[in-house]
Amino acid sequence: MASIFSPLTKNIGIDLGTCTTQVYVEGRGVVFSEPSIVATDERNRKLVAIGNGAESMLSKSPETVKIHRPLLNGVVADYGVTRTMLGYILSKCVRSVQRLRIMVGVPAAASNVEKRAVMEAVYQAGAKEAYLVDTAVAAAMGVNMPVYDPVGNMVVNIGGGTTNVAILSLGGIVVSKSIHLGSLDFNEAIKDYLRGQYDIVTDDMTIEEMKITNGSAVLPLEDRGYYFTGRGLDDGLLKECAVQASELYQVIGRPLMKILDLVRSALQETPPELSADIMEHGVVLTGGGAKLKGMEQLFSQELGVPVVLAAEPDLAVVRGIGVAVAEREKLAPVIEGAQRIYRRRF
Ligand SMILES: Nc1ncnc2c1ncn2[C@@H]1O[C@H](COP(=O)(O)OP(=O)(O)OP(=O)(O)O)[C@@H](O)[C@H]1O
Repeated sequence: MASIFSPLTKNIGIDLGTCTTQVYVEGRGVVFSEPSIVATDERNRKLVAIGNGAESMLSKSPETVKIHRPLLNGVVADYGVTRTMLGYILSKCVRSVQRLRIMVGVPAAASNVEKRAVMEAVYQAGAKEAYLVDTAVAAAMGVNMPVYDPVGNMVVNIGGGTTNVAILSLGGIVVSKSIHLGSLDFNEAIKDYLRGQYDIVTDDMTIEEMKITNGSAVLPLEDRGYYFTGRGLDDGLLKECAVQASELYQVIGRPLMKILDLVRSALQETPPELSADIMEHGVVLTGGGAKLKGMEQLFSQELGVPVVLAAEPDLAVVRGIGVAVAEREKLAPVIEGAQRIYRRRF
């Protein structure tokens, strides 16, 4: 039998996100990026669809179909469904699940129990070796920050359910923080506002589109309206409504301030000589949530440092995990500095 350490072992990086699951296969790049959603048939518990297929069933599926979102705040909320989802995704991404070395990103705030659940799901899906890496460290690697240089590098990853911040220098982690709050909390804030202000409810897809097309982290220059149809809370009838960009800015601002507080607290804990580097080189924003209009400008205004939005911010973490798993020996100090590595020895 071939050794699991044989050169044939395939390196895989997985970003098991609250909203999106992404897979990076060494030599091929990002081969999978679909919603972390699973549909099952309630009568026989069989899998109906995963990813895009399951998302297209949202609010249109018969009662016998149950929709699952197995990840919450960047960690496993439903172990069985996560394991099924991972197994299915891996079978789509690689020809054989033999000899897989898999690394997964986890938020700094994940508990040991939560980390163990990820590890077990990865092993059950077929991995022979499994590793965990801090999501923010992966984000920094995914945007090619010079993490080994004697300079302070700061990255902020805003996902759907979590925000991760890290300051790295000389191949180690100086500060790493995360909060169970991300871009999905902007959607929740918008939903609450529409209920309270306009007595109206609408579906998740509409709220998401409203946030992306008309939401903003800074006061918009042009106060455009977003027109949508919802159901009145008082009479249950469908009605038209419009919400202004300036209203969405106010509503999103509340959860956004908590994210800024986390970043400020990370900066406050940073030694002065590294803070000076960050003042000079700036902060890199990654994650799908960082794509909200005006995010760079808000961070720059509030923190008083240069801020750059990464190219393809939502791919930074999975690409970084791909780098970390391939170069795990060289990068061991960074990975170990971030999290304990769980490794099953055979
Ligand atoms: N153009 C955009 N403007 C605003 N928000 C966006 C945009 N594109 C994506 N998003 C938001 O990004 C979030 C998903 O980001 P990402 O894929 O990085 O999260 P995730 O990895 O699934 O979550 P987590 O890291 O918290 O587990 C969603 O909430 C989505 O609404």
